[in-house]
Amino acid sequence: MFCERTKRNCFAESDLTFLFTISDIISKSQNINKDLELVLANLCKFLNAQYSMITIINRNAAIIEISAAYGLTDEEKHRGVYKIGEGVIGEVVRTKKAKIIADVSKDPHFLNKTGIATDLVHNTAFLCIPIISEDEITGTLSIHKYYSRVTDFSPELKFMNLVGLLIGKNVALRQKQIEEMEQLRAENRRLKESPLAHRPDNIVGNSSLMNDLYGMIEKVAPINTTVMIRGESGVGKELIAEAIHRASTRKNGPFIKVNCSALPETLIESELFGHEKGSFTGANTQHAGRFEMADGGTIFLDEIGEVPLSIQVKLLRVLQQRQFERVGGTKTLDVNVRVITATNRNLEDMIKENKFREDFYYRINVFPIYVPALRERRADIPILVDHFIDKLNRINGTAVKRITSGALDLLMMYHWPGNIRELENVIERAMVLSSDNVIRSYTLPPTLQTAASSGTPSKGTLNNVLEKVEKQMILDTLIATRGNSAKAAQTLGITERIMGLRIQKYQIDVQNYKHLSDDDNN
Ligand SMILES: Nc1ncnc2c1ncn2[C@@H]1O[C@H](COP(=O)(O)OP(=O)(O)OP(=O)(O)O)[C@@H](O)[C@H]1O
Repeated sequence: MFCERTKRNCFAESDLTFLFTISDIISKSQNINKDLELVLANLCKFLNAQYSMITIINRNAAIIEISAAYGLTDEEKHRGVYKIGEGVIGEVVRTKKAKIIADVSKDPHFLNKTGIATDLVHNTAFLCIPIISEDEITGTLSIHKYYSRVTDFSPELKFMNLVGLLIGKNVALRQKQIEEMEQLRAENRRLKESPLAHRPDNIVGNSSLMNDLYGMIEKVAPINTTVMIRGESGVGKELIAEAIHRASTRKNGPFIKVNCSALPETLIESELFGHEKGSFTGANTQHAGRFEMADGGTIFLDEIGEVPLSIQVKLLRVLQQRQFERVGGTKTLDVNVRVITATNRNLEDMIKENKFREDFYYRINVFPIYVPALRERRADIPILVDHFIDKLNRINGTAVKRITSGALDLLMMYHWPGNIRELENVIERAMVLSSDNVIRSYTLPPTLQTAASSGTPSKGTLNNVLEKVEKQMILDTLIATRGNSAKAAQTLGITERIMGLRIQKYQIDVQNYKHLSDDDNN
């Protein structure tokens, strides 16, 4: 507005409040795109405009895309893709000059690619300015504004230019983020499509999903990329991290694991980065953190979803600059580590709930690897069972030889909520219960022997379920003793009389089991 006192145009209080709000959003920005959308919402409100958007030039594809918008649906946003020089936005990018279309319905340059203008009445103006950062154009800022009388849009343009200056750096950062993600996606596609791959010797499984995984490990291990391993609890994420380390050029360096959920918030910083003597009560000596220990090797940050926001900022810096300071220290330490993270949490949802930083997420999600749940690769169960029998025989000094096919069927049908860790426990328990060095159905936990095992709720009463288990155990034992009911009763720890009653109750024909060969004995 024109100021009588100074005889020049100056800002009104509301203008300054608006500019202050924008610079406040920008300076505190944690989630670039969300904050740019907040800027657009404020801009629309301030200029009394209906829509606004920020486009960003995708330099890999030489196209301009809508990155943030106010008033547009996701579909409308997706439609907003322009070539350099195409339409008003393309023209602004090409010439680096602002453009005003006074009435979009009358101007052939206005392409209406998003489709939003279809419901606009006459007298809708479109104002678009270039966003420039460090002398380079990164995109555009534009608004749609209805008006009732022909007006001069220079005040609007002036404020848009100011906002453009304020957000320039953030838009450039967003541009880098988008391009980085795109390159990684392309890299990921390339890696996935190429043929594979040797099975790392610490991992068991031949299913096609696991073979895909081995291929990813083989491809990503030699390059120093940050890897994020995702998957349910107990699927073997730690083994994958180790396999990546072992197949990398850092294999002779340390592999340091940090379970982020096991550390209380107060300790996690000093655990990761170390502390100087006297930096807090109880810090009696200088202490090297896990990052220092991992120098020249790999650090595996398990349960990364549990890391508090304050520590995420610090980890972000290490990821970006490979530098940090010990707690209570001033000296900056350089570290040469490869970072591998793992989580079973939905980090994308956590970002929406502001529990996880988006910029940190981008840094750690450079190369995501998904480890399939056991129920998605049941074909691996037999080979895993053999692996665990061998391993546990060695550890416990037992001599279990095999598993019956009946028992294996039960294992194959179960839905394995605890994945491979649960399978290992089930096998260990069955080995302890086995009286003849064979794992049989009745040595498996009752949960595997009911309808619940397949993930469907068990129907019927407790008695029904118990009867089914009892019958199965009697059948298994009769098979094992080749129809010798006295021996079967002894194995099960019941009297011959009770055995007789049960055989009657379940209408079991013992004769069927008298002529079984060893192979049938399952
Ligand atoms: N493919 C596999 N071959 C052999 N053993 C496996 C395999 N996958 C997992 N295991 C074993 O299962 C157990 C659980 O694996 P691990 O601790 O790596 O799972 P995780 O996904 O990291 O679990 P959490 O999310 O709970 O930390 C370990 O004892 C591991 O050795």
